[in-house]
Amino acid sequence: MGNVPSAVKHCLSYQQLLREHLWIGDSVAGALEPAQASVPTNLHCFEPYLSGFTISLADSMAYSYLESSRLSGLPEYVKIVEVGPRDGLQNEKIIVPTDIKIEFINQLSQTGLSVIEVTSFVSSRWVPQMADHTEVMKGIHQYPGIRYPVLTPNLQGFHRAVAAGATEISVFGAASESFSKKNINCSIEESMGKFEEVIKSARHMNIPARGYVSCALGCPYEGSVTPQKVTEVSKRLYGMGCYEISLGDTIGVGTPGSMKRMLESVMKEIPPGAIAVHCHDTYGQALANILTALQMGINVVDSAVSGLGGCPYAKGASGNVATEDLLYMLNGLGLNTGVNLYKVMEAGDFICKAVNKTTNSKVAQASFSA
Ligand SMILES: CC(C)(COP(=O)([O-])OP(=O)([O-])OC[C@H]1O[C@@H](n2cnc3c(N)ncnc32)[C@H](O)[C@@H]1OP(=O)([O-])[O-])[C@@H](O)C(=O)NCCC(=O)NCCSC(=O)C[C@@](C)(O)CC(=O)[O-]
Repeated sequence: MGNVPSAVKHCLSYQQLLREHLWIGDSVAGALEPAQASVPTNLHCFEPYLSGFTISLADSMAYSYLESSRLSGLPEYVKIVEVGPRDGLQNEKIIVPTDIKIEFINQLSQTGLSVIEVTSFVSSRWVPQMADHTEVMKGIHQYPGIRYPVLTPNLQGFHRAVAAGATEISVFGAASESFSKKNINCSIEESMGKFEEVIKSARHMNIPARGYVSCALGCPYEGSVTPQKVTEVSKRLYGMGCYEISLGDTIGVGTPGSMKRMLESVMKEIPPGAIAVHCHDTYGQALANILTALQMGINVVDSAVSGLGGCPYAKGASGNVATEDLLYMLNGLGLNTGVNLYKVMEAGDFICKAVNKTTNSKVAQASFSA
């Protein structure tokens, strides 16, 4: 390799990594049309390894190795709930133009993701970034097999969402009284009444409802939040009929220790198959927290492309765990997601350029600078 230019050497050194972490996996390769399987323009150095998406003997051996080296207790399949278009863009300083949001969501629909949270039917006075919810909902191409949930805090939001064509909704509560008041202008008890109305109406229309519980590992106004309080709110939402409860580390203060304690408590009341984790990465703990949750039997993880995101009513909240970084870890663990990391990086590159910011994804940073 003595005469090989250093850039080429650098690319070649990725060969092993590609097999272990970046390779998209046969399930996605098989599902993608050839036109969809193009390589992002900025990722030319990976091109030789991607051509044709055929799996060589070496690749199969790499898979066998991954199978045998898989950590114990992990699920085989992890469902990723992409929240970038909603959680990601609700906290941007600039209001992203509607056509950019639509293009972003359409690009995400080409990645193999099965759930993409697209917008919120909340008050535009409270969150102006989501004021175009109806146009976004009506403007996106809804692909068969992909679900496009939206946030609805009350009946008014629910009716508007349904009128715009939403077929899945999420209510969003909190385990902290102060956060509930700041975020949705009512107490936890009052919020439960509103959510019950929404979920009842949704059930009548055969619309699945998901429930968020914010501040599951800490509150920006009250500090620590007990696992018992998280469990109590989660149990109520689950009892109302939410098919899945997403436990939000809203300000990213959790650690694997607090995640474990909180999940142990919630899992006494709710089966692991109905629990998701939603980790922000303020203190750099998100992937460790997610791995802890996976080892405890959770197999649904929320994330946002490029690590976009944060709640406008949670002071100090930083972005969500980046979908690219999550995928890199899951691929390295040999877990199936059905999602094409390259395509996700491409969508991340698109939205970062559109909002004029640098990606928060370490994987995208490393890959694009390679
Ligand atoms: C919940 C409300 C609406 C209550 O807001 P409110 O002011 O208490 O509502 P109200 O019922 O008193 O009505 C006041 C006005 O708001 C209107 N209104 C009432 N409801 C709606 C609606 N659905 N859509 C549009 N407009 C609405 C209503 O029509 C009325 O308009 P006016 O008569 O004055 O012209 C408000 O507090 C709000 O919009 N909050 C949104 C907060 C939000 O979106 N936060 C970010 C999402 S949560 C999050 O990011 C955390 C999460 C999920 O990612 C997980 C995690 O990380 O932890």
